[in-house]
Amino acid sequence: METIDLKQTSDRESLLEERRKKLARWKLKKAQFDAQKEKALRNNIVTNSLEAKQPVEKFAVGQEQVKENLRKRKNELEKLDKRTSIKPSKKSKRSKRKEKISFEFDDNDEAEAASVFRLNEGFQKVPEYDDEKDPLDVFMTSLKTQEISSKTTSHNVGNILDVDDQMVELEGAEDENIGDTTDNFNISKIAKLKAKKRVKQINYSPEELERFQKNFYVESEAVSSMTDIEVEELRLSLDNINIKGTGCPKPVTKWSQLGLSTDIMTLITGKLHFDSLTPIQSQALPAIMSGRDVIGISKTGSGKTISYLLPLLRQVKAQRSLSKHETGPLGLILAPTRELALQIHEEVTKFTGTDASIRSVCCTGGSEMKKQITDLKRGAEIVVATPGRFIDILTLNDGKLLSTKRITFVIMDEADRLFDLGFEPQITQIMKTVRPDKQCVLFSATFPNKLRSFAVRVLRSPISITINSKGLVNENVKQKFKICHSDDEKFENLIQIAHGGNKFFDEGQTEIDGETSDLDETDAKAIIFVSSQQICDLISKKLTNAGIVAYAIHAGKPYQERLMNLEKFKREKNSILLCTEVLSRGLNVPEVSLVIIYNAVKTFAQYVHTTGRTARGSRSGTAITLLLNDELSGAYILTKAMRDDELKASDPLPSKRTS
Ligand SMILES: Nc1ncnc2c1ncn2[C@@H]1O[C@H](COP(=O)(O)OP(=O)(O)OP(=O)(O)O)[C@@H](O)[C@H]1O
Repeated sequence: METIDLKQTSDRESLLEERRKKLARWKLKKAQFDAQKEKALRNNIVTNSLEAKQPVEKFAVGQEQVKENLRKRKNELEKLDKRTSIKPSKKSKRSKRKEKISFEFDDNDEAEAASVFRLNEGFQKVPEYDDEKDPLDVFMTSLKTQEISSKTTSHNVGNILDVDDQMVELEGAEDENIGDTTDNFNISKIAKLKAKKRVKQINYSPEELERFQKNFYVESEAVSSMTDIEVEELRLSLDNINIKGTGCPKPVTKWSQLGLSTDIMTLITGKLHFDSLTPIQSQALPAIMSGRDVIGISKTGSGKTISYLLPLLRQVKAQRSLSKHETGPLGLILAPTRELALQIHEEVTKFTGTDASIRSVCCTGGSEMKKQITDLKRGAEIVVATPGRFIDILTLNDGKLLSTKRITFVIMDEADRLFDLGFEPQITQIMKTVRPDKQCVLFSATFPNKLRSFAVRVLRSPISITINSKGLVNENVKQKFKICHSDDEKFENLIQIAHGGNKFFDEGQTEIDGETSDLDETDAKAIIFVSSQQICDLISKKLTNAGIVAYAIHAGKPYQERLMNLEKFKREKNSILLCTEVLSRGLNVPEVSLVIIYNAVKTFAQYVHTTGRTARGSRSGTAITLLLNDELSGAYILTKAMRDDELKASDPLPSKRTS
């Protein structure tokens, strides 16, 4: 009996011992989990608080404060790590991956994160974000604050890149516009996936940086002699040019005041017949040519491309040629979509076609990667690229295919769109590989908050140039709308417009003057914008059934088909393009005289860009919105965008009816 009792006791003991061990293992795991979760939460708080939730405050705090906060956070985490004193157990790659997934935040985590943030003394308590403030104003004011507070600190790129590391982790999470359309959604998803590719950061030491010239601008006598009052008057007459930042050169009014080469002058005035400069060109060209970083905000179709292209070509020409072993580029132009990148590349080729010393390569997603690689290997002074493809190329062959060491000029075109599509992480990574003293310019039709936080990290003492900030819709675009009471009525109206008629406007409402005759006489193309791929396919079918040919493009179609349809649309007279909003920016087909917005756009910026596909250069055009009764946000955007006389002449908008 005794033996049995002893055996039972020892069994119980070993069972208890086993349980104790299990409990200890579980506790260890739990502590480890909590510590990592805490760490992840804190990271999230830092990035969110800096970047997404309270963008205005980030600037009030300034770079120094940000760095201080990060230091504090690091210390806190170190303390926390010591407290929990857990040695990371050896885990397989697979289990590590699993753990990472399990740390993803749910709604409760967000609330928890917010409360931790409130308790965290490391961060300043800051006022609520003021939606009424112009982000550009806030940005430029914040620069002044920084200038004062950072007299002792130079623009330390290394530290800024530390902050960038956090931003990369954020992976575009702050983008409120993502998902507006199926196309946008797909692109942003791809952008997020591609953001996982990492390029190696390059830390340039001052000694290894080859000197290069940025300032090429010599003010002509006529410009120098202008008094301050004359400059002010000129800026007012040039669509109310608004300048922020110090040391902006005076605007120019003639191409000859820019010191351009004879070849370029012949091309601009003799071949392209650009008799005068557009307002953005008048001000941005001297500013960029004098080596300054510039933010250019100007409506669509206002000639922004030339505003950065001419200074870029000047800078590239002045540099040492690429050696046999160097691939280049010297200048990098980033654009949000393939179509825009191709278009910019075409424009570059226009200006460099006969000049063998400047080769340019367009790198966008699609099937032609092999050719792009071959072209890059031969050397290219200018690369026009979409951010995702550029990262692909930078990471190829362990980063040996293309070197960024000689990039001295970076341009971000359609910057608002780049950010809408969630490309911030890629651009941030690309910037880490480029020398800190590069010249950097950013062009956009709008300047949303998310762009501001990026601009403050990347641009150095920029000049911001805003053209006609009050009315961003091109004044050559006649804006109209039609209230429809059902989808069928909407489609019926679309058919009537597509047939070139203007009967769809009831008596007493605005007429579409001249649309019919325009369509018959010359090449007057039309673009129909819809909000998703599905609607695009549906309307395409319905139009075909109604005997109307419309070339359809959306991100779900194969690249070759998109390209072919775009080509046909460009080539054929009076053709119609049916597309999703993904093409609403940057597409430059000068013959487009009519834009039909079939599904109400979601944001003002989107409206500005979409209507901007017509009235290119000095032409005029019409934008018609077909609005359903319940599309109130679309109606609100129209009240913001349309000029008073256009609004008075039109049908009352739904919002007004309900009030
Ligand atoms: N000074 C000028 N005079 C007349 N036409 C011009 C001038 N500058 C550019 N253009 C033409 O105007 C059109 C629009 O120019 P561009 O594409 O540069 O505009 P953008 O502001 O970049 O538009 P988006 O924002 O839509 O990309 C082009 O066809 C271009 O060739």
